[in-house]
Amino acid sequence: MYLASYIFDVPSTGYTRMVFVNIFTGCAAFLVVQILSQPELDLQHIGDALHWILLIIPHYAFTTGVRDIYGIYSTIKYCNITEGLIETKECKDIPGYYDIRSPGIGRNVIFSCCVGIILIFILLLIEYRVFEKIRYKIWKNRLPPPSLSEHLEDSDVLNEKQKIRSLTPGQINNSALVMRDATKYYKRFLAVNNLCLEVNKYECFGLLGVNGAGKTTTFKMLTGDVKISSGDAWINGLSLKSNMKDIYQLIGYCPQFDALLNELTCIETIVIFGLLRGMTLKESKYEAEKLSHEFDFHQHLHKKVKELSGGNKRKLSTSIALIGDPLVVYLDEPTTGMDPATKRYLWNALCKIRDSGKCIILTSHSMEECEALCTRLAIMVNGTFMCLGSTQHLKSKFSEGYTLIIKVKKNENFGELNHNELQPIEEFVRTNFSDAIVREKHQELITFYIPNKSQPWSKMFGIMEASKTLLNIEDYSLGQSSLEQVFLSFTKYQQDEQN
Ligand SMILES: Nc1ncnc2c1ncn2[C@@H]1O[C@H](COP(=O)(O)OP(=O)(O)OP(=O)(O)O)[C@@H](O)[C@H]1O
Repeated sequence: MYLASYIFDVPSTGYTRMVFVNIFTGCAAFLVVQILSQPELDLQHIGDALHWILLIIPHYAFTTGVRDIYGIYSTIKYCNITEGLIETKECKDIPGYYDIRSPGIGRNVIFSCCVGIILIFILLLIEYRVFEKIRYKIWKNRLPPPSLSEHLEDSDVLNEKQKIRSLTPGQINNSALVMRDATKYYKRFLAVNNLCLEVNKYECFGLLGVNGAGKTTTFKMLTGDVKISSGDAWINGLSLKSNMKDIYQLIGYCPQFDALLNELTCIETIVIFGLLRGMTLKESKYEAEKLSHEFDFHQHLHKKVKELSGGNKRKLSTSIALIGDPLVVYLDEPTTGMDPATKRYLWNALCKIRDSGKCIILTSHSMEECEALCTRLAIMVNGTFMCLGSTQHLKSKFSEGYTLIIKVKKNENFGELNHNELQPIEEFVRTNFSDAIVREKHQELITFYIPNKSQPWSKMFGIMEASKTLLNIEDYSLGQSSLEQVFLSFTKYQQDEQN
C-alpha cells in the first residue's frame, strides 16, 4: 500500500492519503467477511489460511517456528519414553524439523528467505531510484513547465546560460563543475529552475538566497542525494546522471545540519570517513591530525562529538568534506554558530584550500563571508539565479546608491549629542545630496542612504571636505551600498511556499 501511494504520488498530508488508506482497509475487510461467510469453511481452514498469510511477517514466522520445533522435540521425547508401552497415532508419523507439513518449520524457513530476498530487491529498487523514475514518468506530462521568463532574467545570468548551452564535451571535460539547465521538482513544486553554471578550479562560488530559495536542493542534486528532474551536471567531465559512483570520489560535502555520530570521537569520525574514502588507517590518522590543525580543533580531537560545541561540530563537518583531497567541495552554511574569531580562522583555511586548486561551492547567509571567500556568487530567488558575478560587479551593477556615514565630534562635556546638534548636519546632507535618507542614528554616528547616483564621486567628496570643519565633523566615509542591500533588493521577489 505504501509503495502504491508512493508510486501514484498520493500526498502524505491532508485527506487524500487517509481516503486512500480507508478505501484499502474497506476492500480488505470486505474480502475477509466474504471468506468467513463461506459456509463450507470451518475454523480449522481459516486458521490454516491465516497461518499461510501471516508467515510473510518475519516475527510471526520466527516465533511460530520456535514453537513448532519445541512441539516436535516434545513429541519425539514423549514417543521415546512411551515406546513399547503406548501406541499413539502421533508417534507413527513424526514430521522432520524442516518438513513442509505442519508442525515442521519448512514453510517458515522458505517464507522468511523469500521475504528477505523480496525486501532486498525492493531496497535495491529504492536505492537505484526506480520508483522515483516511474513516478516521474507518470507525472512528467503534468508538471508545470520550468521558467518561461528568460527575457526577465539578468544579462549575466543569460550570458552564462548561453555559454553553458554551447559548451562542447571537450570544454565540459576541462571544467571542474558544469550545470546545464539543472531543474528539480518536488512532486509538482518547482524548487530549482533551469540553473546553468560553470565553476573552475581555484574558484569559490557563493550561493546566496533567503530560506527556501533552493540552495540546499541544488547541493542535494549535485551530491546525488536527490535525482535531477531534468538537465544535467558534470564534475570533471563525469555526468551526474550516469557516473554518480565515480563522482563520489571527486566531491566532498558539508551538509547544513551536522551529520555526525554522537558517540564517536573527532579522530574516530575522521578516520572512518578516511577509510571509507579508501585511505589506509595510517593515512587517515595523519589526515585527522592535519585537518584538526588546519581547522583549529586539535585540542578536541579525542573528545566525543556529543561533547563538542556547535561551532566545533561545524569545523569537524567542514573538515570531513575535505577528507581524501576532493576536487569539488560543497559547503552548506559552514560557519553557522561560529564566533567571529573562529569564523575568520575558518575563512583563512578555506581561502588556502581554494588557492590550492580546489573548486568550492558555498552557501551562506552572511554577505561578509561571501565577500571574504567567493570569487563569484549568485543570488538565488525561487530556484533561479537573479544575478551572477563577482561581488564588486554585483555591487556596481545593482547597488542603487551610496552610503554616507558621518561621525560628529563630541561636545566639550563628552555628553551624548542631542537632536539639535545633529540637525544642521542632516539639513546639510539633504540640501546637497538630493533624496538622502537618514538610515541610522547611533550616538555620534549618522548613516545616510543616497539613492541618487548622478553626482560624481569627486563632487561629493568635495562637498564633504569643504564643510567638515564648519559642521563639526570628526570623520566621514562615503561608499557604494553594500552587498547586503543588493541582496535585499532581490529577496522581495521570493514567494512563500504556499504560493
Ligand atoms: N523533500 C522535499 N519535499 C518537498 N519540498 C521540499 C523538499 N525539500 C525542500 N523542499 C522545498 O524546496 C524549496 C527549496 O528548499 P531548500 O531547502 O533547497 O532551500 P534553501 O535555499 O536551502 O533554504 P535554507 O536557506 O533555509 O536552507 C523550499 O520551498 C522547500 O520547502
